[in-house]
Parts: sequence; structure tokens; C-alpha cells
Amino acid sequence: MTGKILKGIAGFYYVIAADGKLYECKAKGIFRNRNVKPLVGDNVGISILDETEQKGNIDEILPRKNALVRPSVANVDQALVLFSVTQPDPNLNLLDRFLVMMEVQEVPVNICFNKIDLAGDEKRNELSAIYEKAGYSVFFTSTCEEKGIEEIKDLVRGKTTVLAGPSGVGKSTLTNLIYPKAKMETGTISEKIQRGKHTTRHSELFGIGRDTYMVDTPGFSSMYIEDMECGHLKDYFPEFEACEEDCKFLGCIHIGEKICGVKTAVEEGRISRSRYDNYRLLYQELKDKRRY
Ligand SMILES: Nc1nc2c(ncn2[C@@H]2O[C@H](COP(=O)(O)OP(=O)(O)OP(=O)(O)O)[C@@H](O)[C@H]2O)c(=O)[nH]1
Ligand SMILES: [Zn+2]
Repeated sequence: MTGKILKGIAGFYYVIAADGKLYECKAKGIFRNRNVKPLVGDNVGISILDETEQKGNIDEILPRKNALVRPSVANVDQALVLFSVTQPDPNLNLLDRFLVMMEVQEVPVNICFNKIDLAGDEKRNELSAIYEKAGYSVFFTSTCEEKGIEEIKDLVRGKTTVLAGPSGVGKSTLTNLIYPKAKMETGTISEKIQRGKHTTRHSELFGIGRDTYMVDTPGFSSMYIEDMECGHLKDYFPEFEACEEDCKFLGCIHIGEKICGVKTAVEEGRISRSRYDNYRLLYQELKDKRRY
């Protein structure tokens, strides 16, 4: 039978199988035969060892579309990063960091600002201008007034979406609103896992509809960018590319250079100042890291 790994913990993998049941599986054989470790999100072939106890073994990992490192999940279609317009105020540096991480891993990202009921049009326009200029899709929702929810439903339907965002922005409220069933399924898995008594948070996939999955990202607030050459950072700010032809120097990093298309675009408002400032901060951070 085939299935999908929803969660992995302490050597056990929880696989939702084609029969709709959740099997607690080991992965005997796979490690030794091939040097591949099963990941949450993997589509797998399993054999049932005990039908009533719902225990099985993972025999095979089916070919992957991709495998993310952070969070550690396979077969991801897109990410949805959720912030609130206020309470708490969005930390745009954290958001830009996340966008870089997803650009590096080649995962398309959508941005959603929640709690739009708490802010006026001005805030909304400011945020959408920053990120639409950068080429990202920006959504606005209010879970308490149930605004913008249909758009998010359409966005995630039939896909595996990494949901990320800091604490308190409304991730659980939104997920429960999109698919009230998600909560229930979470309960089932948690009960099974209780026995293992592991407190470390791992990535977990939630089935929230037909072929539709959400991944919760643990540890979002402590996110640091990949160990990359600072000179490569510019490649992960997609809006820079179109302006680079106006840079005088090939390989311009858009910081100290006098004639720079990116800096001109920032002056003229074609690239948002907030994005550019965060680029400089992250650049400096990567540069400092190399000195150790
Ligand atoms: N005004 C307003 N409050 C909201 C909205 N969505 C969520 N909240 C409130 O914000 C608080 C946090 O919501 P959660 O859904 O628990 O946030 P979360 O992102 O899951 O937080 P963590 O579980 O800490 O990661 C709750 O008190 C919600 O009632 C909204 O659209 N508008
Ligand atoms: Zn430049």
C-alpha cells in the first residue's frame, strides 16, 4: 500500500495510508540498503504488519519532488508566511529572512497579513507595496471577521504548503477556519505520539483536505539564514535582477558601488527601502559570520 509520512518521531513514522488509516511504521531496511532517511512529506510504500494495531513498515520511498532542509520536509509545493498587520507588529527583517531561505530552496512563497480588522487601509497599502514590488503575492485576512479566507482556501487546495509565521499572528485560528477537520486529525496523531513522550518539536504534516496538506514550521522566531557567501545574497532578492543591468560593475553587490542600478531603483521607489535595508543588514551578518 502507498501512503504519506505525516510525522516522524524517535524512529517511528506516522503514515496516512491509501485506506485512510494512520499507521505507525518503522523503516527497517531503507537506511541500510540506501543511504536515504525518510522525511515528513515523503510518499512511501508500506507493508502492514498488524492491521488492528495499525503498525507497518516503510519499504520504499517514492521519488521526491524536493526536500527542504528548513523545515525538514519533502514534496513541498509552496510556503505561506503569515504575519499580523499589528499585535504583534510584523517584523519585516524576519519576513525577509524567511523569503531568502525559501528562495534558496526554490520554494514559491506567498505572504499573508492577518488581523486586517485591527488596521486601516494605510497599513495595508504600505505592506502590499513593499512585497508586491518584490514580486510576491500578498494576501490580507481577518480570521475573526472571516475576510480573505476563501482566497487562502483556493491558494492551498490540492497542495502541500509550509505554513510559517511568528507566534500569535493567527496560524492556528486560520488553519482551523480553512479546515475545521485539521484540529481533529492533529489530536489523533498527538495521542499516538504521547507514548513516546518526546518534547522536541518536529515538522508535522496536517491533512486538511483531499491532497491538501499543511506543514507547521517550528522555531520560526529563531530563524537564521543559510551559511552562504555574502556575495550570493543578492541573487535571492528577486526584484534586484531587473535593475542590475544599470550597475556599472559586473558582480555589483549594490552596497558600496557608486553607479548601481539597485541603489538608483531604491532612490526612485521602484525597489522598497525596507527590503533594501534588510538586504544590507543580512549582507553584513553573513560577512561577519565568515570572520570566525
Ligand atoms: N483581531 C484579530 N485577532 C485575531 C485574528 N486572528 C487571530 N487572532 C487572535 O490572535 C491570537 C493568536 O491567535 P493564534 O491562532 O493562537 O496564533 P498562532 O499564530 O497560532 O500562535 P502560536 O500558537 O503561538 O504559534 C488569538 O487571541 C486570536 O484570537 C484576527 O484576524 N483578528
Ligand atoms: Zn548594483
